[in-house]
This record gives sequence, structure tokens and C-alpha cells, in this order.
Amino acid sequence: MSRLVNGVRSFSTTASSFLADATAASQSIRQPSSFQVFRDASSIRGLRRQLLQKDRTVGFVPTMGALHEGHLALIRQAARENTDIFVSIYVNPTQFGVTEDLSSYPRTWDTDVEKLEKLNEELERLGENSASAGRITAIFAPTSKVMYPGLPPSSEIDGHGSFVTITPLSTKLEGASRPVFFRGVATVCMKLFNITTPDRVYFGQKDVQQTVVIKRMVEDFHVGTQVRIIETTREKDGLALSSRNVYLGERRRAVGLTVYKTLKAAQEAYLAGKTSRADILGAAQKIADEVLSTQRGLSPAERALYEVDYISLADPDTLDELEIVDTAKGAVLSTAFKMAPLEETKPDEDCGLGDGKVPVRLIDNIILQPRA
Ligand SMILES: Nc1ncnc2c1ncn2[C@@H]1O[C@H](COP(=O)(O)OP(=O)(O)OP(=O)(O)O)[C@@H](O)[C@H]1O
Ligand SMILES: CC(C)(CO)[C@@H](O)C(=O)[O-]
Ligand code: BAL
Repeated sequence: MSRLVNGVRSFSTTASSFLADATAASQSIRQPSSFQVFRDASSIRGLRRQLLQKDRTVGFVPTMGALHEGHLALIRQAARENTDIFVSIYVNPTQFGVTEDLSSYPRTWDTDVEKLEKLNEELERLGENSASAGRITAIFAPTSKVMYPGLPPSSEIDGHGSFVTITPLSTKLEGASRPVFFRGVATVCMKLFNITTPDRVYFGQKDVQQTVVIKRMVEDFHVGTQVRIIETTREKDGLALSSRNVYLGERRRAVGLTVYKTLKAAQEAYLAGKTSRADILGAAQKIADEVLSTQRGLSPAERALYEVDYISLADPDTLDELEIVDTAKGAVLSTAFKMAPLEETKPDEDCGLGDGKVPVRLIDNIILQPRA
């Protein structure tokens, strides 16, 4: 069923305009039927104004596309709490460093649209039994010219532009390895929030530092929106869903599960009553070291190697590293592994998109809940 709002015509896309931008995904752009696609700021603002006049509420879910169940979980939660959901699909160049994977980041426009249409059908069915189920009303898929009108966007550390910087949070953990990352995230989110003026914004727990940075930004800049954090969606064995998982292939996926296992080992230590950094992170490091040492003992055609970037035990608000967990407050356990390209592959091996040659950064975290 169409959810077009009266008086707002379709600002739909053309294949050529999509192909002109880094967010372009595929050769043919299918037109969605149950929501509108907006490519510029003024048109989606027009829709937002109309919704406001009708006392409707907007939940906004920013994404970089390549949608998976983790993204859909954010949208389902947004549908429980708002009448209308806006989803953005934009691969934001300023959060990728100059040597990072901007060009290889997965872009899957057609399947993204299909997934969102199917989800809207599901929400429609749910809505028949409940007055509160919202629907996806708009996809915002801007060009970089729309998002960065003044200058071509810069990913240089000392590059020019209008940026939002949140320090020192942005310099820790992910920020230490990806120095422009949170400047890019905060900047694009501020722009997206200004354009869509949502009642609520939805972020995944999987990117825990991002949630802390966004909450800080919203508070410090008095952005009038509520930040909602939704728990990490995982595969059955615990691997956190991530758009980049498509590059893993079978071998690196199996070894990549170590990311989750290290965190679980540390969590178990905490749940068993340990509170010191040495005890909690020691349990995690032991798993990471053991698995790596086993992999190193295998031949290049059998193994998958990785580098542990960090394993962190940090304060939930400041992300300062902790020596002892204050059990009244809890802590954030987080880690990042760099899965190296496969050294040798076997015939017929499932090596994932990019034939096992693309390095994959895997991040994950577990919240150590406060206990009395
Ligand atoms: N497994 C997940 N569970 C819950 N939320 C998730 C999950 N994966 C991503 N998200 C959230 O979806 C939003 C959009 O994320 P994004 O489009 O970067 O996908 P992604 O899977 O995190 O990609 P990548 O891991 O490759 O960076 C973010 O708020 C992110 O935290
Ligand atoms: C929030 C976000 C969409 C900003 O580009 C991105 O960092 C992401 O997908 O997590
Ligand atoms: N989900 C975080 C986006 C990134 O890694 O660039």
C-alpha cells in the first residue's frame, strides 16, 4: 500500500543521478512503492513540515546501506515508537580516512530497497493489530554535493570544511586507529539531524563509541532529539552482524568469531566477581593469543591471521580506561580486530566478496551491567 503523504510528490531517483555519486550502488534503480526516495534536503524538509503539522512523529535511522537484520532491528524499534520512519542511506566520505575502504564499502541499493519494502509490509501487518506501529515513509539518499555544499568533502586530518569535533571521546579506541572517523560521523549526523529534525534517532549498540559520541553531541549542542540505542543483532553463534562481514568468507568468518569469544571470556570473569583490569582483560587476551597462535601453526592455505587493535575496559560515559570496575556503574568491554587478507586460497573456497583480499576490521562490545 502506498504511504505517500498528501501534497508531497515523489522526489524519486533516476539511475543517472545515482550513478553520479559515491552512494550509487547498481546499474538499475528500482522505484520503491511504499515510501519515497529523497535526494535533496529541501524536499525531505517539506515532508517533515507536513508531518509536524499533523502531529506525527519521526524516528530517524541513519545508515550507510548494505542493509542487514541489525539495521532492520533499529527500524522495527523506531516503528514501535513513531508514526513515521526516515532511513538515510549515505556512504559518508568524511568518516573514511584517505587509506580506508571507502571505495570498496559494499553498496547494494536494489536489495536495500527490497528489504525496506518487505519490512514495510511486515509493519503494515503488525499495524492491523496495533495502533502504534509506524511505517517507513522516506528514504534519504543524498548526493555528496547535497551533504557537503561548500567544499568537496575532505578526509585529510587537517583538511578544510565545516566539521563537528567531539574531543577527547573521538580520539580514543576507534578514533586512535581512524583519526578522522568520529569527526566525519558527528559532522554527517549533525547535518542529517538538522535536515530531518527527528523526534528520535536510532543507533546500534554494536558501534558503542559512536553511540557515546552521538549522545555527547546531542547534549552539548542542544539537539532536540532523543537518542535511542538498540542492542546488537548477532548470528546464532554470536558474531555481530556487520555490512563488512560479506568480505570475510568462510575461513575468516570462523576465526573472526574470536572477537566475540574474547569479549565473552572477559564478561564471564566479571560475572564471576572479578573487577580488576588484569583479571577481566587477561581472560580476553588469553583467548585472542591462543587462537592466533593456533592459526600461526597452520599453513598459509589453511589459516586466517589477525591483529588485535585494542581490547578495552572503559567507563560507559567517558570511555576512559579503567583499572577497577565500579560495580555500581558497570563498564564497556570493547575490541577491534583487523582480519588480514588470506595469504593463499584453495580452489572452490568461499573467500567472500573480494576473494579474501580485502582486510576487514571487526569491532564488537559487551556492556558489563552494574550490579548491587
Ligand atoms: N549487528 C548490529 N546490531 C545492531 N545495530 C547495528 C548492527 N550493525 C550495524 N548496526 C547499526 O546500524 C547503523 C548503521 O550502521 P552501518 O550502516 O555502518 O552498518 P554496519 O553493519 O555497522 O557497517 P560496518 O560494520 O561495516 O561499519 C549504526 O547505528 C550501527 O550501529
Ligand atoms: C551513523 C552513520 C550512518 C554515519 O555515517 C555511520 O557511521 C553508521 O552507519 O554507523
Ligand atoms: N558503522 C560504522 C561505520 C564505519 O565503520 O565507517
